[in-house]
Formats: sequence, structure tokens, C-alpha cells
Amino acid sequence: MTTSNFPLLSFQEFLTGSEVEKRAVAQKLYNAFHTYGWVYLQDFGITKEEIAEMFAMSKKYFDRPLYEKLKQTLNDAETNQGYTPDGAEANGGTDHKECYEHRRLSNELCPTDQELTNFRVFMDDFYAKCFKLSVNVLQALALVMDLDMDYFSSALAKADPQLRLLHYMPIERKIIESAGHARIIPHTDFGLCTLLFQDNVGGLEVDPFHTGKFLPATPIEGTCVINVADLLQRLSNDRLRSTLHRVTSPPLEKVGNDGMLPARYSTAFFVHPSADVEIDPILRDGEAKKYESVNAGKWRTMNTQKNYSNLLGGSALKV
Ligand SMILES: O=C(O)CCC(=O)C(=O)O
Ligand SMILES: [Fe+2]
Repeated sequence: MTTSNFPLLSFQEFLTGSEVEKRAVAQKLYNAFHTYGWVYLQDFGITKEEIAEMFAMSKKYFDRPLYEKLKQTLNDAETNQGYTPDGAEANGGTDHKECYEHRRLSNELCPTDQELTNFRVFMDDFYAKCFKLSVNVLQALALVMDLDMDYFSSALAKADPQLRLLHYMPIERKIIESAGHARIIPHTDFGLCTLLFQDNVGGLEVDPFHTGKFLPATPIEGTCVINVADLLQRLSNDRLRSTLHRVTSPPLEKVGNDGMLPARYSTAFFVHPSADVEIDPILRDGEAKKYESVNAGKWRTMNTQKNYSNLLGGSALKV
């Protein structure tokens, strides 16, 4: 049934099956992450209706006037919470998107109930569902990697991952396709893994083997995409692949006669361990270590800072 370039896997038996069934799903997940770094997951415990509601809430958030959103602009790489306007995130190119980052411990730059009814409660709840799914996905990997079953739940015990709402505004195709521009430029994610929900517009592409050949990660209804990110690649000493991806023009039939791309919405959940966790490669017998140990908190702040080239000392984006 897969129409995509990447494996599609039901997670149901990992969530409710026998030990043997759980292990079989875990092995398939591991294989997909080993070969491609990407998988489409089905039956993962968040319903289609909940995802549709999340997208409706995201649209309401971005539909507000720019000056309202700018009042709650992300202003600190470590806190990494709030709104970022078109062009704020740029690391070697220009993105054309706006984002909102939500966390579980501190959301001072979140719209109040007066500003956007029910937004905070809804996002806290959706966040909790993503968090639970992330722990399950990582526990599946732990099973295959011969790690302690609570290796990841304890690495995530005090973690504060980040739920990111993304809005790619309608834009002329020729801008997106000019050198150095994209809806989001090629990058790898830098946490452990990322859950991604996308609408049906398309344009997400992955270069699984880093050959420069990007393959579409076509939207498939009822799925979310999960990709390996840099910390998991480091932890697995390159057995799991953190691959380049980007968002570019959708298929031509989605582009208007006037050359305009339609708006696109997606939502990512960047899974980061607790800030005090050290990520040191797990080696198999005789294997050479490919990475030094890194502190997860410092790693996250450093990479966030790099992405917002003008976010110096935590204040440059303040309005
Ligand atoms: O919008 C998407 O589909 C991808 C977003 C993404 O890669 C990111 O925010 O890191
Ligand atoms: Fe990404």
C-alpha cells in the first residue's frame, strides 16, 4: 500500500501486541532507520481527528495579524519558545516560513486564552500525546539495540522537547526555486528523532544517502513521519541515519496557473533528551568510536543558535 519512497509501518502491535509482536515491529522500525533514517507510521495512538484539530488550531494561530504574533517572538536560544517570522531561521540559505515553538516546562511566549481561546490547553495536550509516542518509538529501538528498556524513558524523564507549528505562506514558485532559497533549506534535525505531521500539499523531500538526490516524502493520510536526528546517529555510532531533508515546491498540479505555491502547514515534534544527559556512542565489539560524547543541553542550545544566525546572546530577535 505504500506509495512513498520510505517504509510504512503499523505501530499497533508494538502498542498492544505480545512480546514477539512488539519485537517484530521494533526490528522493522530499526531496519527503516538503519537504511533510510525515515519511516511512515500508522496506528500510532493519535487519531486523525486529533491531528485535524491540531492543524485547525495551528491555522488559527498563524491567521492572527503579524504584529500580534511578533509580540511573542522567540528571543532566546536556550528557552527556544515562541514565534519566529519569515526569514528568522537561516543557516546557510533562506527559509520561507513562519513557526511557533511550544515546550512543556515554560511557555511564556504562548498566546493567552484571551488572545487565542483554548490554544495553550490544546497544545499542552497534543504535546503530551507526542511525548508518549516518542517514548514508545525510542523504547522500540532500545529493544533492538540491546539497551536497558528504560534507557530512553530515563533519558527523557526531565526532557523538554519542542512542538513546532510550521506555516509556509503562499509564495511564487520562482522564489522558492532560486539558488539558496527553499520553504526550508536542506538540513538534518539535531535531537534524537523527530515526529512530523504534514497536510496534503507536499514538497517535503529527503536525500537518504546524501548523494544530492532528493526523494519526495509524499503525504500519506493517517500517517506521521518519523526521522532519525543527529543525537541518535551519534548514539548508535552511525548505525541509524540522520538524513538531509528540505521543503521545496510541491508537485506541479498543486501550483496555480499564476505560479503561486499554496500555503502548507506541518507540525514537528523534536525529541531531545534531558539537558543533563551525555550522549556517548554505544559500540559493538571491535567497533571504533566515531563521535565524542556530547552534553545534550549544550548541543541543543549551540545548534539552535546556529540556526538563528541573528539570535546572539538571547536577545537579537526581541521586538
Ligand atoms: O515542514 C516539514 O515538512 C519539515 C519541517 C522540518 O524539517 C523542520 O522543521 O525541521
Ligand atoms: Fe527538519
